[in-house]
This record gives sequence, structure tokens and C-alpha cells, in this order.
Amino acid sequence: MLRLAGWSVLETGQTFLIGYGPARALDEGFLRGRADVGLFWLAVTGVGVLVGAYGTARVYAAVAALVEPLRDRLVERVVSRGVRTGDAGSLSGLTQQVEIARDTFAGLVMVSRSFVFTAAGALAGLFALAPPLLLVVGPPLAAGMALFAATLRPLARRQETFLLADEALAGHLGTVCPGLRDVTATGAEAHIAAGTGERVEAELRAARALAHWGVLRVASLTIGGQLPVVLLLAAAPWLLAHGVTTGALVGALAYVTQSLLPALRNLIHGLGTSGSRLTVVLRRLARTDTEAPDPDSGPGPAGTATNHTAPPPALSLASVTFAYGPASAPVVQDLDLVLPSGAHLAVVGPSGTGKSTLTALVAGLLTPSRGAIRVGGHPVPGPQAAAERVLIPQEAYVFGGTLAENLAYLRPDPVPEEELLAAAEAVGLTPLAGRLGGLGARVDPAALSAGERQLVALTRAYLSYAPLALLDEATCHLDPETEERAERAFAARPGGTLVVVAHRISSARRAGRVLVMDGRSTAYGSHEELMRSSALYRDLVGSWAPAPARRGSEPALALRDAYRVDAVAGPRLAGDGRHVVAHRPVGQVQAPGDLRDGGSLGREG
Ligand SMILES: Nc1ncnc2c1ncn2[C@@H]1O[C@H](COP(=O)(O)OP(=O)(O)OP(=O)(O)O)[C@@H](O)[C@H]1O
Repeated sequence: MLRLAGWSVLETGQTFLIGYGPARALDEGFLRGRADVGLFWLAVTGVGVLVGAYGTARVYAAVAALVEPLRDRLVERVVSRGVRTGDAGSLSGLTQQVEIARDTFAGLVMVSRSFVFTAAGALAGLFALAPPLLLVVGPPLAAGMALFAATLRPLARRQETFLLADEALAGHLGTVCPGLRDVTATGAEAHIAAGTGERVEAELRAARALAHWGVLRVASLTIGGQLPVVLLLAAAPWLLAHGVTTGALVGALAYVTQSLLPALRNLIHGLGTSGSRLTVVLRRLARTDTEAPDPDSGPGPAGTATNHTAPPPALSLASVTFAYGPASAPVVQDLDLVLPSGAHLAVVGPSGTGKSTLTALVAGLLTPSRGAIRVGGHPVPGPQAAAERVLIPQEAYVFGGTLAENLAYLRPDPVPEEELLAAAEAVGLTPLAGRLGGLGARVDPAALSAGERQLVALTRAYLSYAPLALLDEATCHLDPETEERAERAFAARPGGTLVVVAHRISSARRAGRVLVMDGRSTAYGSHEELMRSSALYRDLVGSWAPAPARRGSEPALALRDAYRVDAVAGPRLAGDGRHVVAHRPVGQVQAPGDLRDGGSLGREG
């Protein structure tokens, strides 16, 4: 600090000479016809500027000596915390913020130091030239500074709000933009546009509030830096009449326009913008350092703390309640659920009881009205939780690239061919891959059947690094054998956890745990437990039972060529074992290929 102050004194000397030198050059030199004296004072001023420039160069080294230890201390704290918690993702973000803190702090030291020493040099110069000059320049300068000081805190708050809104928008766009193809393919434009619109509006509001306060900042600069120029010119006759010389007046104008005004402008912009940014960053670093939850101590059952050695559950829901509208009845109410890593859960229930809603909540596509969801210990919604799960919906999404591109789409790194082939084999895609012409073959999504598209989407999800796989009727177009193979592959993924919205009894039987959803009430347990305890589950199992023995090769469901299936009246069986369907004649039939082997009718059917 002392070295910094010492070198900064040279700046004071330079500022002093910027007004004093020309004033003497005029009064004692040029205005008296003595050019040599005038030139002498100008030369002195020139040397002063050179010496001042040298001082400014040394100032940078002194500022570095002041700022680098701060950076080192911040890095040390952030890194030791990152090492302790193993949270590498947030570590890189935080070290970046430390760099911002360092740069901003350095900028602040430079501008505030420069203002103090420049103002001291200029005020000393004004006093040395003619004390009455201080009476003209001093009061508006003090008033401008006072106004600036008064706006500092409210401005910093608005600046902080704006920065946070800006970051939220940037973060949101960073997630949305790489997924635009998916957004379009899944028809989520309106949903994404609404979310983006909210963030844009929030930033707009923050920018407006900041701009309103910014007007006061301009006012303080006008009063403190520009009004003195006007006052000096207006008061010139009075000053000249009271013994102030022409040279002194010119010197005073030089002080105001060349030193005070630029220093004040830098201070106002520097403190107003960088100061608030530094506040935001430091507050965030401090908060992360002291308050961030340790990932190892993620919520246990229903949010209770566990000991530090237990890994967080793959999925936890604590009193989760969700309704589609403020006046609508909740679809999910007070749901508690904890799934350890490696678990296999089947979610079953009649149509419309919230199974898809539950998977959308876990995936972070919907936000609970109450309660908390964590995936791998990370709060939902959130980027870390999003990286921990993969959702495969019923409508599988395949795009017009090669098969390999389709399969490797969720992987940030290049996927070796052997790994693609092994995944295809595990999920049951190999025959289709062969038919298509191998991994390098181009895929025409429209030429694939719904089941084939599901196989591609399943293999893609299988290859992703996300440990939690959410299959929301993602196998509904597959035959039971292929479905079983795919589900078993997911259940066997190392460290993988599987949640399946099941549409077949076989699917629920395979899972170690079953969640039965029935409107707002739920039942949870193994297949055997639920067969004993849940009447609804027994009903579902009954309705899922395969059709009675077929007569020869006669199909369980026959579609006459003059009918189109219009709606399925529940997966019920008529007395003779045929599915009961509502139908009406349309004269044209397209029999879906999914109706083989006791397969159920999907939404498309
Ligand atoms: N976007 C929405 N807006 C309003 N209500 C919705 C919305 N999506 C679903 N619902 C309602 O929420 C309830 C649960 O729907 P959800 O799709 O989660 O049920 P589900 O059990 O998955 O049904 P299915 O087995 O037929 O797929 C239903 O009553 C449904 O009408």
C-alpha cells in the first residue's frame, strides 16, 4: 500500500503541473512577451508528464503486489473446498470467478487511487494558483461526489440483480441452444419459448431499473465534473476582477477538463460497474465457501441428512406435490421416494394418474409446487441433476444422420465403434443395424417403425453417461421379448438406476420395486408385497394378463378392413378373450404392427 501510495504521488505532481505550468507560462512568459520563460514552464510541465507516466508504470507493479495475494487466497479456499468435495464442475466455474474478482479488484484500486491523487494534485494546484478558484470548483465537485455516494448502494443492488438475470438467461440459453434440434423434434417450442421469455423479461426489467439509477450517475458526473467548467467561464469576469490572472483561469480550466473530469468519470464508471460486479462475485465465492452443501451429505430418505461416507441416493423425492395449474387438483401429492443407486423401479397405474408427470418432474421438465427432488444428490432442476439423468419418452426421436451419429448423440466424447456395437447388442438393436447397413448407414426416420425408432433412442440413452434412466413407456412399441432385453440391459448398466413407466405386467415383475400411482394416493413395494396389499395393483395385474389360449393361429384381435380403431376402452378383455375396442367404419384400415403377441395398443394405435 505504501509503495503504491509512493508511486502515486508522482501522479499528483503531474496533475499539479498540468494546470500550474501553463498558468505560469502564460502569466510570466507569453503574456509578458517573454517566450523563453513561457517555454521553460511548458518544458517543466512536459517533464512532469514524463515523470508521472513513469510513476503510473510503477503503480501497475505495486497494484499487482496488492492484488495477487488476494487472488491466491481466494484460489486456495476455492480449490481446497473443491478437492474436499470432489466437485470438479463447480470448481472450474469458481476459479474463473476468482479471476474476475482479481481483475475487477485491480481495476477498482486503479481508478479509486487515481481519483484520490488526481483530485489532490488538482485541488492543490487550484489553491496555489488562486484560492478563489477553489470556491468555484470545490462546491459542485463535492455535490457531485455526494450524489454519487448516495446512489452507490442502490445502484450496486440493481447492478447485482441485472448481472444475476443476465447470467440466468445466458445459462438458460446455453442449455437450450445446443438442444434446438431436440426442442423442435419433440414439439417443445412453446414450452421453451415461454421459459426463455420469462428470463428475457426479467433481464429487461433489471436493465430498466439499472438505467433509471444510471441517470443519477450521469447527473453526478455532470454536477461534479462539467458544471465547474460552466461556473469557471461564467465567473471569469468576477474572478479576473478579484485578482485572478488569465493564466490562473486557463490553468483552472485545464485542471477541471484534463484531470478532474476524466478521473471522476473513471471513478463513477469503475465503482458503479466493477464495484457491483466484485460484490456479486465475492459474495458468491464466500457463500460457496461457507454454505454450499457437501454433495456427500445429500438428502437421505425424505431429505434427512446421511453420514458423510454414504453416497447420495440415485433419486429422492421429499413431499413432492405438483398441479398443472393454481386451481387444478394436484396430480402428485406429498410423494416421498428414495431410490438407491442400482435400483430398478416400475411405475404403474391407470391412465392419467400422473406417471408421465412424475418422470417429467424428475427430469426437471416440470417444477414441483412443493417439495424437493434430487438426482444423484443434486437439486432438480439444475444442470448437475440434468447431467445425471436421461429421459426416453414414448415418442422416440431419431434424426436424419447416420446410425452412429444417432447413437452417440448424448455423448460429449467420440464413442469407439466397438462400444456402439456392444450397446446395440445389449439393447437388441443389432438386427436393425444390420438391416440398415451398419453404423455408417444414413437413417431415414420416417422409414423406421415406431418400435425401431424406440430401439435407436434406447441404445442412445444406454450409451449416455447419465446413471439414472427414465423410460416413460419408451418400450411400448416393442414386442415383449425385445422389451425385456432392453430393460435388462438398462438394469445391468454399471452404477445405473432404472425407472420404467410400465405398460406390461412383465415389466413390473422384472423390477425390484413398484410404485403404484392412483390419482393422489400411491402404494410402494415389491410385486409380491403389492399383490398382497394393493387392490388396485391386483386389478392392474389382472387386466394385464395375457389373452386366454388362442385357437390355432387366430389372432386375439382382428381388425376388419372396413374399420379403424378409434379408441381403446381400457385394456379390458371381453368374455371370449378378444380386446374390446370402440370402432367406427371409415373404409380404410392401417393395422399397426404393434398388435402382435398380446401387445397393447399405444396412443398411436
Ligand atoms: N400439460 C398438461 N396440462 C394440464 N393437465 C395435464 C397436462 N399433462 C397431463 N395433464 C393431466 O395430468 C394428469 C396426469 O397425466 P399423465 O400424463 O402424467 O398421466 P399418465 O399416468 O402418464 O397417463 P398415461 O398412462 O395415459 O400416459 C391427467 O389428468 C392429465 O390430463
